[in-house]
Amino acid sequence: MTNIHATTTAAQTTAAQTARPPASPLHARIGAALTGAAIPADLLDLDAHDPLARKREEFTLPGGVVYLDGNSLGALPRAVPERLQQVAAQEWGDALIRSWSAGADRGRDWMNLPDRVAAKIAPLIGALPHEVAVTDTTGVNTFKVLAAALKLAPAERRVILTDAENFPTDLYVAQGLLDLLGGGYELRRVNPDALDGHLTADVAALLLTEVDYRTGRRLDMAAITAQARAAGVLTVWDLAHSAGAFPVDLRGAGADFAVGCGYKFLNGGPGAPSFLFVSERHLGNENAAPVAISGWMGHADPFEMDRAFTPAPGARRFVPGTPMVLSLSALDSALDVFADVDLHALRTKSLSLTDTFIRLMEPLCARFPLTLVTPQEHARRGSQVSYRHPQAREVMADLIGGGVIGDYRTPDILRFGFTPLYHSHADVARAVAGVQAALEARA
Ligand SMILES: Cc1ncc(COP(=O)(O)O)c(C=O)c1O
Ligand SMILES: Nc1ccccc1C(=O)C[C@H](N)C(=O)O
Repeated sequence: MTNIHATTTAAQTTAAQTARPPASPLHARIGAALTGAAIPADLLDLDAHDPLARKREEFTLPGGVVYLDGNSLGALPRAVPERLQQVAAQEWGDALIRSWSAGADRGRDWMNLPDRVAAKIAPLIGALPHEVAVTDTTGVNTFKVLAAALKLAPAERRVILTDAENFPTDLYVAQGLLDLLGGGYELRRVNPDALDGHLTADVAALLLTEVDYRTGRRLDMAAITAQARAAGVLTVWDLAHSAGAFPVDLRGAGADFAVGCGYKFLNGGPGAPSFLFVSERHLGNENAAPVAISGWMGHADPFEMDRAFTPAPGARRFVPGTPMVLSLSALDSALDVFADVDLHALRTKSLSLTDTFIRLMEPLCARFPLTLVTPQEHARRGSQVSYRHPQAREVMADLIGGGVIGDYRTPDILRFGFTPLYHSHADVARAVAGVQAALEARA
């Protein structure tokens, strides 16, 4: 009896895991367009000469799907599940608390895990390893670096200047911090494409997101940072849609602070810790960036249990508490995918993918109420392409049901993110075939 019961349960579980909801006729039609799409010869040729094509094997992706949402949640790198299994079973299960220090000689101790992950992110964003900390969420890190910037700025500078349409967290966190500080502080929201005249003597910090999450518009970080520095304004860059998508050069630009997500183009998994960057200029002995949330894990010697806070050298001082070992381990493993990647080749391919998508979508823009909102100019584009459509929400739901997984963003944006590490030009053609089927069905 027990055996039969166990067998039945296992079989049911397997069936439940593999069964997909029955496809609606519309979803089936989109899915068939996607899988049956004819791939133009020029795209096959681009794929045949793609120096990054081999990276696709390093990811696990479901069949019958073109996944265009790596700018919200990056795909799963193949090596991650085994690493998580090992951390849970051996480092946690067997070694227990010894894992905080055990394996330090092999670079496997938990205490220094945040610093090892920081060292892997540093080259992706043009930073030195000790200028990067990996901890908390992007919003919390934004709070910490904004607080530091406000304290570093002269007392008469009490304005945070930001993009009027910045990502909500950036706006909420900045406003929350200023409310806490009280009188005289102000969040000033402007158009980041027209900063002239706004970098006034009362501005302490400029908070900008390099690539807009809806339109994919990329700002000129080097030019804006130079302009801000000349005006005595500290810069805080949100690299959520930049890090891992193309080379970022924070040091080259002279940026003061930056933050970004671990779960988007860095593929660290849902809830992966975020990173923050503090320029070396603000980590010295004098005029160092103050640490608003100064916990014991950011102390120079945590187990000294000192009553006064002595900051750890480098950006590690911004790691306030116990490292999130499971999620840091996933991110650590995921970042190995970048070890042999030429970031300029990554950018070249990203632009080729987005150029191809824009070109193949052109006939659909002529037939349907679709409007491209992503800049065509390469320098002004991140690694996504977005369109306005009056029924964007419904169209994206259809597309996701049919296997073209992009994203809808309020009020009317269809967003398609491209990850050069796992997309081919053939994927672009398949996605466009799916979009065509969805729009034709709705017309
Ligand atoms: C530009 C931008 N900034 C901040 C965030 C928020 O990140 P977190 O949820 O880690 O605070 C996101 C996405 O969630 C984002 O797209
Ligand atoms: N963390 C998430 C959890 C659930 C759903 C989306 C997200 C995102 O990150 C959204 C992202 N900021 C975006 O621009 O699409």
